[in-house]
Amino acid sequence: MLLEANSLKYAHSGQKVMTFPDVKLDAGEALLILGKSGSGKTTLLNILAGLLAPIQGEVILDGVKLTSLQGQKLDMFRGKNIGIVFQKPHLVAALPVRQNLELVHFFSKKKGQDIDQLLTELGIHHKAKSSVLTLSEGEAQRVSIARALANSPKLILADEPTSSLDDENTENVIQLLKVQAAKIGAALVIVTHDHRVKNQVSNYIEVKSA
Ligand SMILES: Nc1ncnc2c1ncn2[C@@H]1O[C@H](COP(=O)(O)OP(=O)(O)OP(=O)(O)O)[C@@H](O)[C@H]1O
Repeated sequence: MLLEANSLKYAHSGQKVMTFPDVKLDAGEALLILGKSGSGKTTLLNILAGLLAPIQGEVILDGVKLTSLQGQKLDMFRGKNIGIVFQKPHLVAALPVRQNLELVHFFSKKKGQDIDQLLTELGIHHKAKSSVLTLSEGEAQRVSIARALANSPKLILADEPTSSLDDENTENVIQLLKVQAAKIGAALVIVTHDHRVKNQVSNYIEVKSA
């Protein structure tokens, strides 16, 4: 098992305790996190990313107990092993596409994937030298996927990656994530309430507010 999350609970300050379903994923597998607005999907994704520490339970990625790591060790582990695609691309506006990806190699201190090949596979190599400010939403989202994959992570986390995309781009983006996850042997977790995504990934868990 590449990714395991067991008995997770979390409470935002002043809020009630949320209880999450367990997660078990093998390399190359994809999972959707479904649930109503406010049920805790993003909170669960942030726990899997080690960005929030649960009050109970554990997350194990590739044999390492993420929930026992702290500070710099946790940051280094995340930089090497986890790629995150946010709802909005959050690219570095001052840098062109290529340098946005080179930053990942720099910070993860890992060779990772070949940037030219990655940009080609995602169909945006012709934009390598472009300012990220000139990209369409679909292109910017593909760059943010390339960035999440650049360090060849073991775990790819995506939070509503298709919410601002049209049908064609939605299908492409999910397909790209699935193909890339399978290629690098990563586990893929996607938070969504986009019904279009449910047609492409059958494996899911549902987060319910108590
Ligand atoms: N930083 C925070 N401080 C306090 N409460 C928070 C914080 N972040 C989220 N919450 C609350 O925790 C609950 C779960 O939020 P979360 O963002 O995980 O839900 P979600 O299922 O991802 O929602 P959506 O589908 O609307 O994005 C909500 O009630 C939200 O208001």
